[in-house]
Amino acid sequence: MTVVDLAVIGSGSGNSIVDPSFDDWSVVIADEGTFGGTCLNVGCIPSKMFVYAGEVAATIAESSRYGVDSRLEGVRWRDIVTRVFGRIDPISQGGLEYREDRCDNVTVVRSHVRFDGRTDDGYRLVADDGTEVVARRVVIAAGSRPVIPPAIAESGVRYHTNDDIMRLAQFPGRLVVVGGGYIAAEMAHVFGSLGSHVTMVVRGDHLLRAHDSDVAERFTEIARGRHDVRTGVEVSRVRLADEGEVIVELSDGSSVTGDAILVATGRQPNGDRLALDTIGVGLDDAGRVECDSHGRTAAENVWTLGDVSSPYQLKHVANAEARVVQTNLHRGWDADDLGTFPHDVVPSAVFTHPQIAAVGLTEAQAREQGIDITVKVQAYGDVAYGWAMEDTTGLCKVIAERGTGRIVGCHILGPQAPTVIQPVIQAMSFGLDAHTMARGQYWIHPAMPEVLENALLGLDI
Ligand SMILES: Cc1cc2nc3c(=O)[nH]c(=O)nc-3n(C[C@H](O)[C@H](O)[C@H](O)COP(=O)(O)OP(=O)(O)OC[C@H]3O[C@@H](n4cnc5c(N)ncnc54)[C@H](O)[C@@H]3O)c2cc1C
Ligand SMILES: NC(=O)c1ccc[n+]([C@@H]2O[C@H](COP(=O)([O-])OP(=O)(O)OC[C@H]3O[C@@H](n4cnc5c(N)ncnc54)[C@H](O)[C@@H]3O)[C@@H](O)[C@H]2O)c1
Repeated sequence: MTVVDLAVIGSGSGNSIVDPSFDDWSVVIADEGTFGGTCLNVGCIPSKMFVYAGEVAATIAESSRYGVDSRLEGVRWRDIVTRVFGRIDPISQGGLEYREDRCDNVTVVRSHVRFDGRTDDGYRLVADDGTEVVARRVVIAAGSRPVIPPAIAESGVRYHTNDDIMRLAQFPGRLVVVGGGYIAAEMAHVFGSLGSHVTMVVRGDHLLRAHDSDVAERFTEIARGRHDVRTGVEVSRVRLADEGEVIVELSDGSSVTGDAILVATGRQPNGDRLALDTIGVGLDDAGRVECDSHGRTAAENVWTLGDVSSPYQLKHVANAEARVVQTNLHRGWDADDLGTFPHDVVPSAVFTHPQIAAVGLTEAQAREQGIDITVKVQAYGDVAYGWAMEDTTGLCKVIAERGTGRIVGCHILGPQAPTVIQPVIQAMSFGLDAHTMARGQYWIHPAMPEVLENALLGLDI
């Protein structure tokens, strides 16, 4: 049996660990799917390329209010798909060829692997293609997969997820989106802007329920103006009609007819498919691989990172965790100076229309924690750039601790939100209080971040 120094399960953020500092380690990288993982192939990158196309279409649709008349003459779906994957697929292929052809110390296993106990030399890994290897150290970076509600999974009717919705052969005239989170919000924008009639089927009262309630409520209101948004309902049955259309029956007795269904109801970590019980590693209640803040599992020299174990299913978090595990692999399992996952200030953005960005606590969370807070919601339309755009929906909400001015959260909905929020991420990361942040620097006039400056100045510290 081949013994290697390191096996990495998953070629997403896990692949980035193996840099030249590992040149004298023998390494196996296993991936059963497309090389490069979710973000590159079926996640962040292609979805944002589609979002960009959607933004272009939305800009045309909204142009006449600025005195610029334009008409969307057509959407060449096949060309959009070809543009996106014509650029992405070679990157995945190039990454695989680099590992296979130019990294002498790396072997790629293109198959599903799982643990099979341990030997004196390390952990036995067996792959579906027959490969068996013993690894002295293992990094579990196996990611997550879409959750499919049973009523849809068991219907026998074809449905789509992020894995294939961006490669549809035919553009759906009517798309039914099940779920109200990140993927649902982004893909409803894409398909809606490009011309689909989108129906969103949402279990809760609002879209983006995990967000601050001001943002979730405002976004739901905006989405209702663009799509058919059905809240407080679940899918009870899906069936195929004669013409190839799908009929989605809902818990309130109503139904929706579509040409395609996108299921976006969360993602489940892949740890349940690794036979972790054979090495004594457990999963928590959410199905995540259990680990400590350094990425160590219960099995010595088995580390983990990213969607498979992290409380955050975000690429920048998976990458940050990969950097920590990379450092820790070199320092050693019992080192006193192990790196720690940076989970204190984790921002995120939803690339929908309008864009949304968040960092820190929601107002409800801050109140639950008993923090004495001051809150300011600043309208985009009340600062110069937002006013120039005649923006009527954008908001920037800052939450700070009264007395100290410590910023505990920020929630933005509006144009450029993921960019506008970045100074708050910096302030929270480096401990800058709200007043110093607002008055200790210039804010370019009349740029969009003035909305943030005004929100900070409006706090009653
Ligand atoms: C549609 C979509 C859009 C997104 N957009 C954003 C965004 O804009 N910004 C952001 O921050 N995040 C975004 N995310 C989340 C982001 O993609 C993930 O958080 C990130 O890719 C997780 O990286 P990872 O390395 O943990 O897992 P992955 O990249 O999923 O890598 C895991 C790999 O492991 C392989 N694998 C799993 N089990 C096994 C096994 N047993 N044997 C062999 N191989 C195995 C899989 O095939 C996969 O390639 C998005 C996700 C989706 C689905
Ligand atoms: N821009 C980004 O950073 C970005 C974009 C896409 C995805 N992601 C990541 O990927 C993860 C997965 O995305 P997602 O949109 O699938 O999940 P999500 O957790 O954002 O949203 C899931 C939605 O599905 C609903 N839901 C769950 N079970 C349901 C059921 N049985 N029936 C009906 N609705 C149900 C939830 O209430 C929620 O609205 C996100 O949480 C996020 O971390 C990030």
